[in-house]
Amino acid sequence: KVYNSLSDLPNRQYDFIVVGGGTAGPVIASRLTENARFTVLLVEAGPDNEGVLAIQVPGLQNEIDYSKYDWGYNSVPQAAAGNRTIKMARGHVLGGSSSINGMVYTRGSADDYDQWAKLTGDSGWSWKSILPYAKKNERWTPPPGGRNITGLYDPKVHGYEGNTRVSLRQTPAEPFDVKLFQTTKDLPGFPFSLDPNSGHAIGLSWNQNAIGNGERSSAATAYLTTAVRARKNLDIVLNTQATRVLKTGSSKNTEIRTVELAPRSGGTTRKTFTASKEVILSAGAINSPQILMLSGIGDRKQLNALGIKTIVDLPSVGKDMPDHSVNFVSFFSANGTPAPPLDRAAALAEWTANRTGPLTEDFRMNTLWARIPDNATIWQNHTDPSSGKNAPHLELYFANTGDTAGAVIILVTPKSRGSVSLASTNPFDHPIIDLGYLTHPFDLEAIREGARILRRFFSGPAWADYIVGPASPEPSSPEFDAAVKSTISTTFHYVGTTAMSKKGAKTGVVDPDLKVKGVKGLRVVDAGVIPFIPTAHTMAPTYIIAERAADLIKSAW
Ligand SMILES: Cc1cc2nc3c(=O)[nH]c(=O)nc-3n(C[C@H](O)[C@H](O)[C@H](O)COP(=O)(O)OP(=O)(O)OC[C@H]3O[C@@H](n4cnc5c(N)ncnc54)[C@H](O)[C@@H]3O)c2cc1C
Repeated sequence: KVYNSLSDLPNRQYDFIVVGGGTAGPVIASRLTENARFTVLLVEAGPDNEGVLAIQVPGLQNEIDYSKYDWGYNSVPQAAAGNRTIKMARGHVLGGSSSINGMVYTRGSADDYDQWAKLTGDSGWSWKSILPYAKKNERWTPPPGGRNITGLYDPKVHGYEGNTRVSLRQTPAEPFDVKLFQTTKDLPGFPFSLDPNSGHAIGLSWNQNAIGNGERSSAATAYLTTAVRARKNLDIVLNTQATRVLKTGSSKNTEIRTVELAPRSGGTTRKTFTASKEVILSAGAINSPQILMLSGIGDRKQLNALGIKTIVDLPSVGKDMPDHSVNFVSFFSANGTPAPPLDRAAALAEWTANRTGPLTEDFRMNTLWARIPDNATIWQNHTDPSSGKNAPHLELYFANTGDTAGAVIILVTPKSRGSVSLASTNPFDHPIIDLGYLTHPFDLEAIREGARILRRFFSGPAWADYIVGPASPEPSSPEFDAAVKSTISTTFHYVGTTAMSKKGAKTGVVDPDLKVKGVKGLRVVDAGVIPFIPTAHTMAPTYIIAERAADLIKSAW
């Protein structure tokens, strides 16, 4: 049953309490309640996703940006990026960030997961082992409108019976796309990649999105279906914030199975619930470490400074947070004709009647996943941060408005790291979030390399009649660096703040089975546990983690 407020939730005993009904949380809640023996409470700070049109319609994504369905965070001023604060977004609604994100569905490279297995000492996180979980998450779905997609993806690598609907866009190749793919034939070094989700993404491919039958497929729509919401052994409480987790009983072991809850609207009301088996934190890479620190699990020095009693001294909580930055410094003037503005009313009428038309997709169409060449000068100064030769360094996302064309540069192997820490002991205060952009010199050099790759790409014969000349500064110029610093922004791929590490390791926050180190009864299952940022947008990796975690939890009980 779904309760809209903490005051409506009856006092019941649950086997599991899952904090955060975002991307990972609904996977855990729905998989555990497949077993009728288990009772689960799912706690979500935000409201319901149902009935919110802009969450349902893929093409209306920009109407939910920075709305009440977002936590509204800002980074601290970024010293290496012109002292700008950067607007961040985190889903604050059932389905979490999967309800408000860009829907790009990418697993990452096989090498990335093999790196996770190496870092955690658990071969269960290797590409070979996670592939069944990737398929378990996915329900490949043909695009609306009957587009022929033969040869645009590899049917062998997909899942067909999972929950998250994944599809290619309905619009067939436009003249700009034809030129992109012609360039893979004209120029060496730019291969065609049949499927970005094969584990070997390098090359130019068609983007796949978490969209099915013209609608956004979020964790809420895919895992908390009407049938799942109606399960007798699942309660969902909305508009309710977990403020802390608390020690349970007086055993000598540090056992934590109690959650303190408050109405999201604030105030001093608190209620506690104790799970008979486990508490699972799935509040995301910003809020799970916040809850841990408020509870006394974190860096003792930082906790002392705020007068919080340390229960477990885990200095890695909230530290070493990478993100994929996005950079708008690689555009060209073009001699195409800008498309007329979208007729929103007509498009919405078509979507409402048939679930077809421009609102069934967002603007992202094709991506070049690229490695920086082995002979580039950057390697004279820096070691290679990628997980292996199958992994790209850069994601170059094409965009074309007619009078400008180019690609945004997303650095998928950053060396800079940020952090999350507490501003105060008040759970309703925003944490201090430092994205750490450009604090490692590799990142700016790698972004320059991305711009050089794009200049080579757009020098191909397919562009002779289209590209007029550069509209962004030359990549080796001071103007280029200044443009990066004044426009660098986020793709919202925060990970690593509650990272997995080997059992017994001094660094890291959770063991490879996602149990918090030194604690009984408490796991973290969300993007924060990622020990090495994948060369992917982070939703599909989060689903993969959650699907495996659900099996780990089931097999423990
Ligand atoms: C605007 C945006 C665009 C993005 N675009 C893409 C994309 O196109 N493709 C892609 O792969 N990835 C994208 N991402 C990233 C991806 O969505 C996230 O990495 C992933 O969804 C994170 O999942 P999660 O379960 O860790 O956290 P979330 O999905 O953020 O879930 C955390 C949940 O916990 C709730 N919560 C937090 N604190 C508390 C508390 N104290 N008590 C109770 N509940 C709490 C939150 O409200 C939220 O619902 C995007 C993210 C954003 C924000």
